[in-house]
Amino acid sequence: MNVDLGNTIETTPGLTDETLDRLDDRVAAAHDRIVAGMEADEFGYAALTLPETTDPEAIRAVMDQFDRPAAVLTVGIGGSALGAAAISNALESDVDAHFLDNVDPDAVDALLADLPLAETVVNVVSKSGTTAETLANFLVVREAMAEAGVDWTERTIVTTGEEGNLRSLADEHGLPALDVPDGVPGRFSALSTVGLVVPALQGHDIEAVLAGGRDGMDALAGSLYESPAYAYGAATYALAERGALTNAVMPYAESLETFAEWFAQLWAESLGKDGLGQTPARALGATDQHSQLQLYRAGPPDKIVSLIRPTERADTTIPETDLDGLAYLGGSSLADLLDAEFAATEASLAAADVPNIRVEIERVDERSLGELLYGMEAACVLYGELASISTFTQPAVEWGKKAARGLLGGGDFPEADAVADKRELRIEQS
Ligand SMILES: O=P(O)(O)OC[C@H]1O[C@](O)(CO)[C@@H](O)[C@@H]1O
Repeated sequence: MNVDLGNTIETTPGLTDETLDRLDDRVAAAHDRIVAGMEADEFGYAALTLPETTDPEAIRAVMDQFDRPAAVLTVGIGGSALGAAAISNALESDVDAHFLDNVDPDAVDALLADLPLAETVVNVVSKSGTTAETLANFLVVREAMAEAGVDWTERTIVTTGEEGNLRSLADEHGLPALDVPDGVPGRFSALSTVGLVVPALQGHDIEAVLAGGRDGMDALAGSLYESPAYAYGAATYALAERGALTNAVMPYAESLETFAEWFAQLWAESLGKDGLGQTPARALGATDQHSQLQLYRAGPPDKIVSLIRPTERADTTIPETDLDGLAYLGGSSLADLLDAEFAATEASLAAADVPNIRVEIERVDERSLGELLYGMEAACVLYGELASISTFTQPAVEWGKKAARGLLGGGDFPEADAVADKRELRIEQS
């Protein structure tokens, strides 16, 4: 992972080489703190040692209990789905991967109706084992399998914490089960059992993903000028301090679209605390040049744009044409066009004084994905250190969970009463 900060200094008043140098002193101190947390296996920091602590053999031992499936259905939400989806959706496989990470009945029914349940492995993932959406979806999937005459206990893997509903279910039915690593918040668990079961079942090289993570670990250093991950974390923090409270993440590769979703949870749930944080906005290059760019260039000056691309990619030639005004495209290639769009967008943002950071990986493969995921996790941890944010918790999500549970009779929660107190101001279509 390479990071170019050139268009942050030039575009942001008050962010000079000198301020970056001063910030680098704080990066050195933050790095020491991070390394200490990693060495002590501290909650949260333990995520940054996963490339070394995750045992791919343990994952393979569970995979080997299944014939190569036609499809993998992951039932999990947030960090229990997005890491696996970011890796799986970036790579090709003849084993389909589906993610049930919402409880929309239309979508759930449509997916289950299409899935070859007898050739599907169900991968149920929940660190807490208590997440309503995941457990509800699993009960629905289990019933659908039973109705299809499929023995769900023969086709289900569980990945969960030491205790909880899923752990008891796995023990009761003797299901193959993997542990969610201790001390690792869900959104930081892509390089663990949580993120690697699906890629392993799809035949991907999970050892290479972990090797990419180790490349990221080796690249951590006490200076942002030596560590691309810290350069990204320090620059996004410094820009947030100067008003860039939205981070539009714009990969120029369709295969990285789900990576942007994964990044959104990491950045939002880790840094959104105490009135601080930077709002991740998911975009896709070149597509969103034709939808969002107007705002990025000419809207409120409160954004940074993260432009992400692989430097090597497959290619398709654009046929020669004599159509008026199109000759310049003929004989060129889609990759050339996409790279021209990337460079042009980068320059157009700089010309409008919109800070933007270039993030490059070699190609979209297992190793580069491992490095990119690790790099962004380390960047997030560093940002949290610089901003004195408690990066590894997410207390604000509990209110809504209690309210929903109370509304469904799952307990007595004052939050549920507050739902009933909603002030009505309805404007109805006459
Ligand atoms: O893995 P679990 O415990 O089901 O949680 C799923 C997701 O829900 C959250 O707790 C937020 O509600 C995330 O932090 C987590 O990734």
